[in-house]
Amino acid sequence: MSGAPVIAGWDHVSSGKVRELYVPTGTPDIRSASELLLVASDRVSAYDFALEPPIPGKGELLTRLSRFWFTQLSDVPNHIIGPSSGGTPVPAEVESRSMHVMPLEMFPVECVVRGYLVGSGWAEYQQTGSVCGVALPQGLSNGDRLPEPIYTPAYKAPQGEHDENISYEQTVDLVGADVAATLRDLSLHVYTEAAAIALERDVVIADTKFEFGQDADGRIRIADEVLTSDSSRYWDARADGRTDSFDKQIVRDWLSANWDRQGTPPVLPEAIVSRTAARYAELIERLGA
Ligand SMILES: C[C@H](c1ccccc1)n1cc(-c2ncnc(N)c2C#N)cn1
Repeated sequence: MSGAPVIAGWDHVSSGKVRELYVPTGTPDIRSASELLLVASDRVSAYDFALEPPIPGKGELLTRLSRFWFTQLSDVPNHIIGPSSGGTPVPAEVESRSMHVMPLEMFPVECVVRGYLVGSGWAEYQQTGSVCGVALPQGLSNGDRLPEPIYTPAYKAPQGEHDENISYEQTVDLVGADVAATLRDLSLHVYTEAAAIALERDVVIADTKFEFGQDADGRIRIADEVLTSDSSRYWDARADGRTDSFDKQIVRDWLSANWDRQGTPPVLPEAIVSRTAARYAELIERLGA
C-alpha cells in the first residue's frame, strides 16, 4: 500500500484504509492540535482490504463530494476551516484532495441513515422483518425505498475492527439523551435534504453514515467525510438495475468473479480501474459537484 505522503508544514499522525490524518508540524498529538488535515488517497477499499492499484483521481473526486455537500447543507454546523481563517498553509499538491478542519471531540457513534432496503439491512429484514431493531412493513423487496428514512446507529469500533450496530437507547447510554437526540435528528435531516437534492439530479442516495464531534464551545458539528461514495451508497436512478452503484459495484462485481475471498485480493485490471474512475467522474458531473 502506498505510504502517507510527506506534506510540508504537517506531521502524519494516523492512517485509515484510504485516508491520512495530519497535524501541524511540531504538534505533540491530535488532542493538542489547533487544526487537522484530512487527506484522501486514490486507494479504493472493498471487503476490508485496500485494493491495488489506486484509482486515479478518486481522492480529489471524493473530496469534491464532501465539499459539495458541506456547501449544500450549510445550515448544519461542520468542522471545515475556511482558507480565510488562516492557519497552516495546505500545499498545492494535496489541496484538491484534502480538508482543513477544526479538531473536535468525536462521538463514538457511526450515525447510519438508511433510505432504502439493501445490503445487510435487506439480509436482516428477510430474517426478522426489521433492520437494527426498527420494524418495517411486510412485503418489501431488495432495493425498495423505505416508507421513511430510518436511523440505525453503530458503535464506532477502534480502527481496524468492525462497527457494531446498537440501539438508539444504547447511544443515549454512550453520549447522553440530549446529544443522542441531536445526532439522530441531524443525521435524518442531512440525509433527507441530501437525498432530495440528489434525486433532482437522478441520483439515489440509498444509505449513508455520518460522524459528529463537539468543538471547544460545546457545539455539535458534522465531521469526517460527508456523503461521499465511500461513506454512502449512490445509485443511478436512470439505470435499469436500480441498485447499480455509481462506483464500487464495478470493483465488487469483478472481485466476486475473480477472487474466492481467501488471502489478499488480486490486483485490479486496468479496464476496471479506468471504468471505476469514469464512474466517480460521472457522479460528480451528475450532481454538479
Ligand atoms: C476517521 C477519521 C480519519 C481520517 C483519516 C485517517 C484516519 C482517521 N478521523 C477523523 C478524526 C477527527 N478527529 C478530530 N476532529 C475532527 N474534525 C476529525 C475529523 N474528521 C479522527 N479520525
